[in-house]
Amino acid sequence: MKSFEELFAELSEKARTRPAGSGTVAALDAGVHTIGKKVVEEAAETWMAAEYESDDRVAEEISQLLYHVQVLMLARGIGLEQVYKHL
Ligand SMILES: N=c1c2ncn([C@@H]3O[C@H](COP(=O)(O)OP(=O)(O)OP(=O)(O)O)[C@@H](O)[C@H]3O)c2ncn1[C@@H]1O[C@H](COP(=O)(O)O)[C@@H](O)[C@H]1O
Repeated sequence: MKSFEELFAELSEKARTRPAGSGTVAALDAGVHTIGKKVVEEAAETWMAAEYESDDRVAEEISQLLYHVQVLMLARGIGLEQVYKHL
């Protein structure tokens, strides 16, 4: 189990070191347009899960949405503090 901050630190490190086989590195190489489509896809899956599926399935879809949002942040060079200042 990991927190939002811990995942962001892990993904930042992946972006920096670019290990072979990393899905995050592949997503970053694919670019903002492709990552943005994943964000929309996971948001839709979260919505559908919330309408029709179990709490655990909703939580799983939310985790995937958060992951893709973090990848989008990395692709744009946006840090956690930059987002948090708007909360
Ligand atoms: N938390 C996640 C995570 N959540 C979602 N995803 C990706 O998002 C996809 C969402 O899957 P779906 O269920 O929608 O399946 P899908 O649409 O068939 O997936 P694709 O065909 O689009 O790949 C997954 O296949 C993963 O590619 C994630 N990929 C990685 N992580 C974590 O990120 C870290 C770094 O991962 P790597 O960069 O791959 O090493 C690790 O700790 C991972 O656990």
